[in-house]
Amino acid sequence: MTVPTHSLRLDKVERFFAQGEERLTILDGADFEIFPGEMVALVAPSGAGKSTLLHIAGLLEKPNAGEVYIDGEACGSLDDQRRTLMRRQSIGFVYQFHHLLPEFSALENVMLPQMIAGLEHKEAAERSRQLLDYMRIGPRAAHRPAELSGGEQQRVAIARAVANSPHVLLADEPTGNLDPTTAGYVFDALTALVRQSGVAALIATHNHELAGRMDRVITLEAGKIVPYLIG
Ligand SMILES: Nc1ncnc2c1ncn2[C@@H]1O[C@H](COP(=O)(O)OP(=O)(O)OP(=O)(O)O)[C@@H](O)[C@H]1O
Repeated sequence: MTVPTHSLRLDKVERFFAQGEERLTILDGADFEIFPGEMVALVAPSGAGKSTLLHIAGLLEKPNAGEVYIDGEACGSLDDQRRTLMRRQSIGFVYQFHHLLPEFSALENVMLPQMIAGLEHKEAAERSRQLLDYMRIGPRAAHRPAELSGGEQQRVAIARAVANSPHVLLADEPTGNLDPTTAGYVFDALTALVRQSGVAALIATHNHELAGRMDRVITLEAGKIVPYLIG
């Protein structure tokens, strides 16, 4: 029998912080898995631990206990170099604020992670152009972030996040600072990319309307992952 590999799986993840003599537990046995091409919304009140969960899933932070599996590979025992490599090759991040490099053009911002990963300039430029076209901002490729609207900047950030064809896409309020119309079309572009690339996507959002359009909605309750019903 073949054991299916899951693009992203968290197994009994615990995260706590010392608070004086007390222990502040944020994640208390958080378990879930997201399959290739699946889009999962994470909806939870402020302070529930969404960013902590995304940081752990993205190998930016280590859990106190439990394991993160990317494509079936346990990440807890990876040394720092392998962790960094795994993060660069397999995980894409989109944040609420785009974090584009201001001195570079849209095209260069999308090219950079590919060049860091070792791609030739020509190939990186070609792929970046295709991604920007796909996000419908091809004509703005030469513009710097300050010359783009918020929605355009966020579409560049999404193109950059998927530039290295990650298997896991993590987004923290990707449409949080956009007006509803812009949020809608940025979300549509994100959805199209997830469907087309087969990436496993976990998207933290306070926007119930957008959450309802994803395949599944989960929440954090007392540090555990539970299904969430919109409505
Ligand atoms: N390094 C830390 N030391 C102590 N407490 C921390 C640390 N990092 C996070 N916390 C606490 O963990 C809790 C969860 O934080 P987190 O940022 O994950 O929440 P969140 O759900 O993303 O919130 P928001 O929606 O407001 O961004 C908060 O109470 C926060 O203060």
